[in-house]
Amino acid sequence: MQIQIDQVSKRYSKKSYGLHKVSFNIGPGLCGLIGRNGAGKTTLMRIIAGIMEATAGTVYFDGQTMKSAAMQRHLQKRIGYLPQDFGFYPRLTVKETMDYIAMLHGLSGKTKQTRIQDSLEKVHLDKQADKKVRELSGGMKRRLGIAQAIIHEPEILIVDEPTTGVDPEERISIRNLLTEYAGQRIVILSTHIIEDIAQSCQQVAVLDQGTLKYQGDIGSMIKAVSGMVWECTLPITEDYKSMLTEFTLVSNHYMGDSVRLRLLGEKAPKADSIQAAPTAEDAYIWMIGGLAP
Ligand SMILES: Nc1ncnc2c1ncn2[C@@H]1O[C@H](COP(=O)(O)OP(=O)(O)OP(=O)(O)O)[C@@H](O)[C@H]1O
Repeated sequence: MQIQIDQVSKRYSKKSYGLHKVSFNIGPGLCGLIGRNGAGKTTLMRIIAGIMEATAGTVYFDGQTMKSAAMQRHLQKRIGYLPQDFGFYPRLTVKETMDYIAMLHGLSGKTKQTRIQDSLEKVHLDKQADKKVRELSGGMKRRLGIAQAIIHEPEILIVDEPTTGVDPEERISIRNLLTEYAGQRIVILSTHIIEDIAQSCQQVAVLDQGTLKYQGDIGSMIKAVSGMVWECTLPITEDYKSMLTEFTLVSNHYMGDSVRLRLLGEKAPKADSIQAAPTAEDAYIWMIGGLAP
């Protein structure tokens, strides 16, 4: 399966674009969408999932589109979607929740039982099957959200910010189960956390204010800032803010009476600056034109 996003725009009002002429292809594996709040990640995921219509442009699934209702139904059967704010019924148990979702997918009998069991095992929630949803931790609820999204074994899984607000161990666990699910399927996840992308995604798309800033593999993204990452130390009495007209700040670590800066720029910020090995975070900050003030 290949997804081709072709010149997709979403206009919410005369002045506001959620997305503006976004084009790129997504192949099998894990694809990370990254960008700050309001970048357009949710808008793009909803359009791919067929929940929202683009104002202009087309999404192709192996050359097919959702333009007709019949084709939309056909393609949506191959897509699983977990929105950011999935509403569960707190009084249902994990198994009852899955049972309900399975019925919505038209599953019944032995197939239904097998799919529920398989999905819960994949997200490591099979031991919690009889627990009420309200008794689950935030991370467990995310995993239940993924389980409901994969119950019909979709070829494309779309998950909106699955790792936000969960502890580091749970984040890694969620990342790993998405990687396992991907295999030859397409998994698209959105995140604010560059580490999640760097550690698990073969493909990355950086969105900013509705436009695509980068699309490709993480290694090439990092290479794009090679030779542009600098570290230098200044006394805290020196105001480094004036340097930020020419350089992009990645981090500032205060250590006693000095501050260690990590900056991005074409040339060394100071004579004694040291060139540093670029990271995914450096590349991301460069691509979105620096951190918000
Ligand atoms: N229903 C809507 N009506 C009007 N504007 C909207 C609507 N939904 C989104 N927007 C605007 O479109 C832009 C993109 O929003 P979107 O939710 O896709 O971004 P996002 O990258 O998912 O953000 P976040 O990380 O905060 O979830 C934002 O400026 C947002 O305010």
